[in-house]
Order: sequence, then structure tokens, then C-alpha cells
Amino acid sequence: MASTFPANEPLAIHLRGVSKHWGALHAVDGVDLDVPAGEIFGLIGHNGAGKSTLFKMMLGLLAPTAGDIRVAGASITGRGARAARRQLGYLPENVVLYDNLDGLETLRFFARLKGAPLVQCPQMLERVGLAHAGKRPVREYSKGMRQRLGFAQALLGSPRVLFLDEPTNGLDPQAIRDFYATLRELQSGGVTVIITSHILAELQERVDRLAILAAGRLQAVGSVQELRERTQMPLTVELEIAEGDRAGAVAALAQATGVQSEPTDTGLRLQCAREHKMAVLAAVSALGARVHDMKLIEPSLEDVFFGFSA
Ligand SMILES: Nc1ncnc2c1ncn2[C@@H]1O[C@H](COP(=O)(O)OP(=O)(O)OP(=O)(O)O)[C@@H](O)[C@H]1O
Repeated sequence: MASTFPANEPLAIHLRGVSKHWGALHAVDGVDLDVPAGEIFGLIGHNGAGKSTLFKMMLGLLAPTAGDIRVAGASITGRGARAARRQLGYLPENVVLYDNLDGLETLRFFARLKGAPLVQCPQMLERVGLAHAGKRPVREYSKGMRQRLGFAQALLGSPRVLFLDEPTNGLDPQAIRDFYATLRELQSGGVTVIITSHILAELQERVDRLAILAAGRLQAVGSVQELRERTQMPLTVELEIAEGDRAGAVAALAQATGVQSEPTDTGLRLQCAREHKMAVLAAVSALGARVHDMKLIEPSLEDVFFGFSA
């Protein structure tokens, strides 16, 4: 499942044959993956698919049973691993914070652990929209504020590769927008982001590429559009047509394309294979003024996910 990039393309992530077995349980099983620097890359899968285990191995927190892991150009185990880890930022699924520390003290604590400059702490609070709360104890923080503080600690030390495990958990819609805007800014500075989420509609528009993991194995890697095309799922066409014109439209579309449409509250819906899209559009166009409006709906990332992981 490895992708091939030009030889001179710097790779942020390079995995070959990576496995983690706990006895008979193969949590991660023979994963090959390349992620070029500067990508926002999604990792999706059911509960227990192996996402967090793969994250922890890429971060050097968990030793693989087998395989080769290079992150930000260096091996994450053995010689040079310490230097390699300084290039990484990590927001775990459940970030542990100390309730008695305030926001700024929390970041200073993490900065010392990471060897990051303390001067970055107020800047990171500002970056995640918590500048006003820096002196408040973390026990008074809302869920979303705690999550933002967790994100701020992941940004300390200006990492080249960021691992974010369900980072938008507990964030409101505005905070989610701000969060992804920050990711885009980081990306424009060459930072690579590896992100997991169960909210597929949120990832769909925001990742450059993604991987689908099931039972520890990669099922597919590509952009959302590439995966849509690979699953060969049909497109949906919805037409708004006045009630009196619907029967004639059904017959005309069936005759021109062989595709059967079904009635909806406002008109007709039909599904067609991607390769028949232009023929269907031509048939719709031939219906002329009978069609008041039209929507062409691509399969969602959720559809694609179920297509690959079923
Ligand atoms: N320390 C451990 N010892 C034994 N098995 C483990 C350990 N950690 C994880 N596992 C198992 O490995 C498998 C993968 O777990 P992992 O946490 O990586 O899944 P995940 O994809 O992150 O799931 P979720 O979406 O629920 O967070 C699961 O079957 C889990 O029970």
C-alpha cells in the first residue's frame, strides 16, 4: 500500500513492514506508508483498528514488533532517536493536564519536558485563543479549553511533524474552523500533520490524503477523490421537477440512459456510474425547462470508508 513519490521529495513519514503484536493480537500488521513533508494526512478506522498504536510507534513511544520507521528523515529508534523526537509534536486522544496549574504554567511544564523555549508559551496560548485564560487554573477550563491547551502543548518546540489524535473532540464549530485554519498556516510553513478523527465529514474537506486502517492493516491510501474513484461508488443526481412533469422525465431519462430514477418530495433521484456521468447530464439537459434545479452528489468519505472497511 506504499505510495511512490519522486526520489527528491522529502518524506515526513516512511514506514515499511511496521507491525505491533500483543501475543496473538495483531494491533498493527505490516504497514507500509509514505507521507511527504507538508501534507495534512488523515488516518481513519473503526475503534480498535490500530490508529493510536501506529501513532505511538511513529512517536517512538512504543517499540514495533517488526518494521522500519523513519519520521522527519530519521529513524525513530536507536541512534539519533532523541533528536528525531524533538521534531515531533503529539496531542494524545486524552491529554493529561494538572488541574492545579494555570494555562501558562501548564505550557511551561511541557516546554521544560520537551526542551522547548519558554518564551514560546505565551505565543502558543495566543495561537489557540487562550491568551485571556493563561492565569486561570486548568480545573476551571471547559472541555474545549482543555483540548486547545493540549493542542498548544503539541505546538511547543516548533515541531516539523504533528500527530493529532482526535484533536477536535469537544471543540465547538468556530473552534474547529480556527483549529483547521491553524493547521493550514502550519502547513504553509512546511509542517506535516497526521490526524485521526471519527468525524469523517470534518476530515473530508480538510485532508490532502488519508489512509483507511482496518484490523491493523492499511486498506487504502489516497486523496478523498482518488478513493472515491477506486471504490467505484455511484454518483447521485437529484432533480427538482414539477409533479406533473415527473412521469415524462422518468421515461425520457430511462430511454436516453437506461438509468431508472425514483421520485422524491421535490422531483427525482437517480444513481449512475462515474463513467456514465456525462451521458446522464446530457439527458438531464435535454429535459430543458422541466428541470428547475439539479444537484450532483459525490459519495461522502463515510460512504468510501464503509466501502473499504466493510
Ligand atoms: N497495551 C496493550 N496491550 C494489549 N492490547 C492492546 C494494547 N493497546 C492496544 N491494544 C489493542 O490493540 C488494538 C488497537 O488499539 P488502538 O488503541 O491502536 O486502536 P484505535 O484505532 O486507536 O481505536 P480507537 O478509535 O478506539 O481509539 C485493540 O484491539 C486494542 O485492544
